[in-house]
Amino acid sequence: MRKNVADEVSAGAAVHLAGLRKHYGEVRAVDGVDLTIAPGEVVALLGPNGAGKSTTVDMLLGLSTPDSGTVTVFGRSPADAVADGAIGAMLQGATLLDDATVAEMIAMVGSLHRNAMPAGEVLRRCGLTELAGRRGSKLSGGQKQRVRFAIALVSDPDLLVLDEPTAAMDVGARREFWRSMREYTDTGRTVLFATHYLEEAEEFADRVVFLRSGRIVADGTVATVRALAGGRTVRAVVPGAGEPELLALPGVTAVDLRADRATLSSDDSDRTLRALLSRYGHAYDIEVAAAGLEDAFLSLTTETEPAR
Ligand SMILES: Nc1ncnc2c1ncn2[C@@H]1O[C@H](COP(=O)(O)OP(=O)(O)OP(=O)(O)O)[C@@H](O)[C@H]1O
Repeated sequence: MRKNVADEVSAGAAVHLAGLRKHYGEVRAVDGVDLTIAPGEVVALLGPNGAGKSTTVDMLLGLSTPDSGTVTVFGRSPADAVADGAIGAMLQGATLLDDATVAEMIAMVGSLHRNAMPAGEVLRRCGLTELAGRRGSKLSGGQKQRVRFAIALVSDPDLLVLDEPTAAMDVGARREFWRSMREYTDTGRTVLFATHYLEEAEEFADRVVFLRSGRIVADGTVATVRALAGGRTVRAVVPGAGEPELLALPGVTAVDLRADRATLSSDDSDRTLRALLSRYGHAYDIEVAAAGLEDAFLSLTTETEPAR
């Protein structure tokens, strides 16, 4: 009975990881990850360096074998899902051909798939039409990323897996990249992307999953995870104030003081603000904000290591 329920969950899911583990000697790169992603979800995988993001992605794509646990993608093994073009992947530093043009590379990958998108359509979606005749060796780092994205899209996959897709892109290229991604996800496709840019997760993901030391430490909507950081931030310019006095204000849990600009973390921003104004009536440029994903990230990643 229980097995049937588990089978149903994994069959209906886009991605189902159960009890996933991968150790390298003493290093527990992935240490018991359970994760189910529904079709159509856009999920950001966050975590500090070495948290196990790439190792998880590699197992999801069938590029490495778990020590224990299972991976299914649309109810199939990763190898089967990749073989029939259901998964498109964009990996960090994946090699491109120096001597082939962008159009040739797209055509080559397209020839491997039964239902490949027309090359012209892929080039358009990825903003590569102008670069179609450019050879691999002549592309900038950001342009190479766009070609990797195009290669991931060629099979018109149901699931896109992206490992730090916008690394090496400038601000304009990142914006353009996410525009193309929206075009893809608007059609109900599933995306899992690992990133270090919290604002990308905040803006783009339906759900964020935080990994630390090979384990999931938070999983939910951006709003839920942000709330884990709790509290609010009170910012103000407070001429003449010192750090110890600010820290002594009611509700304040941390102070960052640069020149006269103070950033106060507070678990009771109303009391903090009242006390701040009564003590420093000359304070100005005052702002109160909910803690952001970045605060959640910091508090989740700087807590003491989990006991093993
Ligand atoms: N092939 C390997 N051999 C030995 N250790 C490895 C190997 N691959 C990864 N590791 C270790 O496993 C841990 C997880 O690495 P992983 O690359 O999955 O982290 P990550 O979250 O992707 O990090 P980053 O944000 O830096 O890309 C790290 O401690 C890493 O050094």
